[in-house]
Amino acid sequence: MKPKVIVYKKVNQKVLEYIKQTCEVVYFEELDSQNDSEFLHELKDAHGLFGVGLGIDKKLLDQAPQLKIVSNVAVGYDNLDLLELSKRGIMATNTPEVLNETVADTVMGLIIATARRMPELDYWVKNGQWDSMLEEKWFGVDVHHKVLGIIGMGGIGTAIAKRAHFGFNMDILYHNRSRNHEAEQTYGATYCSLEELLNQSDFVCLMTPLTPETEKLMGLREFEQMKQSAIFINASRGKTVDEEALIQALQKGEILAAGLDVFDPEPVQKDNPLLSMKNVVTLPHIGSATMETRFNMAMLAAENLVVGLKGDVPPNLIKSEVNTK
Ligand SMILES: NC(=O)c1ccc[n+]([C@@H]2O[C@H](COP(=O)([O-])OP(=O)(O)OC[C@H]3O[C@@H](n4cnc5c(N)ncnc54)[C@H](O)[C@@H]3O)[C@@H](O)[C@H]2O)c1
Ligand SMILES: O=C(O)[C@H](O)CO
Repeated sequence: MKPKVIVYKKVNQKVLEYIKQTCEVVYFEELDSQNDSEFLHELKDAHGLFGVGLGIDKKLLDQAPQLKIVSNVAVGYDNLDLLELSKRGIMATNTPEVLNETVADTVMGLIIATARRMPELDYWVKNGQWDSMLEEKWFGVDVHHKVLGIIGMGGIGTAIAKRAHFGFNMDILYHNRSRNHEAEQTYGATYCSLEELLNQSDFVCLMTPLTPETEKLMGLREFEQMKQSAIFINASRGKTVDEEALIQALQKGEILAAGLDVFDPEPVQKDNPLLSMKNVVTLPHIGSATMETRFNMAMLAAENLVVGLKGDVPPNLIKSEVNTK
């Protein structure tokens, strides 16, 4: 008998067909209040879960006594209670590396858009306000030859460092759980304390996973330690930043601007003060959102799922000690 899998995200047909070769699939394009009870009913004899964003915790796992594997279609897995999963012998997998280059492109885009005030000026042009020579008050700041501080020099951080070093001649500082030799030797990055990084960087880019240790890693004190001329970029998770502190830092002019791909909560609340600040560039969590990369992530997640359900070790099994490397 084929194992039963619940796919709870809209997924490319090829990926779905691949999963169907070895599994019986119950497919929800997305989960909402309308199909919640149907989902819970299907969970009772499901062997695999395939999707993104859903909080997999004790309450949910209590409803899934047959579960063998959770295949998260994302590299970040802060939505998974790893302790509960491991207590029950349930495997969890993610999709590292296949998205590094695309997320790094998004981050460089945010850096440039924020520094050169592109969304603000785009609005200005389209609104018919371009009727004379550009005045100095609209000028941005340079990106090239500046200092970029990367907090979290993992797969994505290293891909950002590559772009910043070769494409923009930037000096790179980084803070990480451990030294990253590729970043140091190939992209000239210098390891330093968080405080040094914040004091010296023109751009501070946050790229750590969300863990108990990184929650609100950027708070009042950290923003105060940044240069007044510096730009803050976050493409990790909304909760790694104390949003109130960020809002205050921007209002008080403690930092120049911010470029944000992630918020807490998501979707961002419509009355979030960040949305009315001209020096804040916002994106709707699009780090990996290209056709090619989302396909590659889904296919990798499908491989993880199928291998795990066969009883083998999936290529991207999450080990609970990963977050402490
Ligand atoms: N915006 C998006 O669409 C998007 C896309 C992909 C990933 N992400 C986020 O980015 C995160 C990083 O992804 P990755 O693939 O580079 O992961 P990774 O595991 O390769 O790298 C994370 C790095 O952060 C470091 N780190 C962990 N805790 C730290 C701490 N307290 N201080 C300093 N460094 C710390 C680790 O040492 C590691 O090198 C993901 O967990 C996810 O939350 C967001
Ligand atoms: O962690 C990830 O892979 C991205 O945030 C997409 O959800």
